[in-house]
Amino acid sequence: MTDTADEVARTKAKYEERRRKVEEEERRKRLEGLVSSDDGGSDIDDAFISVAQRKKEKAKRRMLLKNALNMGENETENAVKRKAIAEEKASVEAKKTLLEKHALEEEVRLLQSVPQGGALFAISELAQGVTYKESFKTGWRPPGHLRGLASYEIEGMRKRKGIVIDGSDCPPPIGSFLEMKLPRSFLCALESRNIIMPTAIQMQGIPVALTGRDMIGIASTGSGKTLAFALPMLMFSLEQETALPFKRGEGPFALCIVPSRELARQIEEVIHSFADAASKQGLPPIKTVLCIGGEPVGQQARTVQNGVHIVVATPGRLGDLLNKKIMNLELCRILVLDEADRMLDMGFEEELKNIFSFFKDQRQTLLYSATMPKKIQEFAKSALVRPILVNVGRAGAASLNVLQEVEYVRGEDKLTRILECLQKTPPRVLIFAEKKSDVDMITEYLLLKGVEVSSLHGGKDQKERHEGVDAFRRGNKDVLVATDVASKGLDFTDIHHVINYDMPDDIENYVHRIGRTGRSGKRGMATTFLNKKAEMSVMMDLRQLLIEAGQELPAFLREMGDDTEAQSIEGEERGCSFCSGLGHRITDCPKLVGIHTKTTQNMARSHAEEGF
Ligand SMILES: Nc1ncnc2c1ncn2[C@@H]1O[C@H](COP(=O)(O)OP(=O)(O)OP(=O)(O)O)[C@@H](O)[C@H]1O
Repeated sequence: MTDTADEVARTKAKYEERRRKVEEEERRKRLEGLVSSDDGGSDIDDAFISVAQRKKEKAKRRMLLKNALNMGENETENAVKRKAIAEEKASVEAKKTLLEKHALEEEVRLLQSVPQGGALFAISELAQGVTYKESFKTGWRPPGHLRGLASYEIEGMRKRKGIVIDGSDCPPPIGSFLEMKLPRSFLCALESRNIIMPTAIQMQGIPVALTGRDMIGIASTGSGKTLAFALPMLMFSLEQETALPFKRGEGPFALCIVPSRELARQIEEVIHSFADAASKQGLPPIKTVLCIGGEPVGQQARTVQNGVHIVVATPGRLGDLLNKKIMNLELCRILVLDEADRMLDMGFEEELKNIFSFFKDQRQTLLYSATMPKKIQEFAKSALVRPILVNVGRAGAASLNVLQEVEYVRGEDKLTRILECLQKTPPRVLIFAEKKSDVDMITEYLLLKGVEVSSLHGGKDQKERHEGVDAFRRGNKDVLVATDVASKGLDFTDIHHVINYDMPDDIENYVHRIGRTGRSGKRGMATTFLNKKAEMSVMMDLRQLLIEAGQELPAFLREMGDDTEAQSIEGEERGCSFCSGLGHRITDCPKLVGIHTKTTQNMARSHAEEGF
C-alpha cells in the first residue's frame, strides 16, 4: 500500500516538474518575442500597441540611450579630469626638490610634536573616557524651499557668499532672519539696530547652531559673529523656559566664555537686550548674568542662585564660582567660546580644563574667532562631536574694510608722530601699545596736548577700567589708549582709526587690533609704527598680510622680498601650518619655539621638584 502511494506521489511530482518546465519555456519564448518586437520595432504587435504609443515608446528608448551615452561621456570626462589631476599632482611632487621634500617631512614632524591642546580635548571629556558620537537633536528645521534644494544649488549659495564649510550634513545657509524662524520680538530688536540682512557667518552659523551641531566659526573681525552665537543661545533658552520654567538655583542653560571682562560685559549687554525685547512682547523671561573678576562676587552669586539661563563669563571668575559650588553646570546645554584661540594663547588652558570638568552631560559647543590657526582647528575638530567648520575668508586674514598703513618711526619720534596721525581722521581713535607703562605715558602726553583721552590696561582696577571704556563708548572721549586687552572682540561704533604705537608680537593680535575699525561693513584706517625693534618674523608676516589684503607696501617692507612671494612650497598650504603667519613656515615659527621652550622649562621644573 505504502509502496503504491509512494509511486503515485513520485509520478505526480515528476508530472508537476515537467509541467512547470514547459510553462517556464513558454513564458521565456513569449518574453523573447516581446523583447525582439520592441527592439526591432517590428509590426508583429500592431494589434496590441497603437502607432502613437509605439512612437512614444521609441522616443523614450532613444532618450534612455542618449542618457546612457551621455553618462558614459561624463564618466569618460571625469576619468580624464581625474587623470589630469593625478598627473598634475605627480608632476608637482616630481618638481619638488629633495630639499623641499625633506623640509615638508620636517614640518609634519614639527606639527606632530606640538603639545596637544589639552583644554580643547577636555571639552570631550576624553580623560574620563567619555565620548559622544551623536549631535544634539533639535526641533528646528530650515524652511521647506531650502530643504528641497540640490546640494550643488546649496554649494552655489555658499560660494556666492564666500562661505566654505567642512563637515557632513550641514544645513543650507539662510539669507533672511525671518526664514531662520526667529521670534517676532528678535526681528524687531534686530531692525531697531538697523540689522536687516544676516552677514555670511550668520547665514550659515545660525542654522548650524539651531540644528544642534557643534561648530567652529571663523570670520573676519566685525562681521557679526556675536549674534551668530547669541541668537541660538537665546532661542534654546526660550524653548527651555517655555517647556519647563527654571526654578531657584537652576541653570545656567547656556554659557559663554571670553578672554576679557570688557568683552564679556559687551556680549552680556547684547544678549540681555534681546532677552528684554522678548519678554516685553510676552515671551518667557530669560535671565542673564555677567560673571567677571574685579567686581564683588556677592551680587553675581545671588543672581546665579535665583536661577539663570545664560551666563557670560571670564575664565577666572567662572572657575571660582564653580569651585565654590555657587554655580553648577549640570543643566548647561550650550557652551560658547568666543575668541577661543586667543584664550588658549593667553594661557587660560588650565582654567578652561577645570571649567569643562564641571559639565555632567553632553553639550553643544560653538567656537568662534577671526583667527584660528590650523593646529587649533584640528584639535578642536577632534574634540567636538561631528563638528561643522564654517569659514568665511581665510582664518587670520585682515578685514578688507581697513586701509592699512605702515610707517617706519624711530622710538624717540613715536609720541610726536601720534599727534600728527590723529589729524588723519576725525575721532574716534584707538591707540594700542604692548606695555602698560607705554599706555600710561601716551595717555599723559595726549592729556598734556589737550586731547580728550581715556585709557585701559590690566593694571587698573575694575572701576577705572569700566569708566575709561564707558567714557569712550559714550563718545565723551575722542581717543582710547589701551593694551591688547581691548584688541579682542570690543565693538565701539565709529572708530575711524587704529594706531599701533608698536607692532604686537604675533600677527594674530595685529589682525584683532586693526579689526576694531572697519566693522559692520564700514571703512576704517590703521596706522602701524615699525622700527628695528620689531621681530623679523612678524615683519615678514605683516608684509604678506598686506600683500594678501591688496595694501600698499612701504619701501622698507618692499625691499624685504619679492611682492608676490608668500612663504610656500609648491602644491602645499601657504605660510605656517601652526600659526596664522603667512611670512614664515612652521620651521621658523617663533610661537612654536616659545611653546617648546615653555614645555621644556616645565618638564625641567617638575623633574627638579620630583628630585631628579
Ligand atoms: N547682519 C548685520 N548687519 C549689520 N550689522 C551687523 C549685523 N550683525 C552684526 N552687526 C553689527 O556689526 C558689529 C560687529 O559685530 P560683532 O561685534 O558681532 O563682530 P565680530 O565678528 O564678533 O568681531 P570680532 O572678531 O572683532 O569680535 C556690531 O556693531 C553689530 O551690531
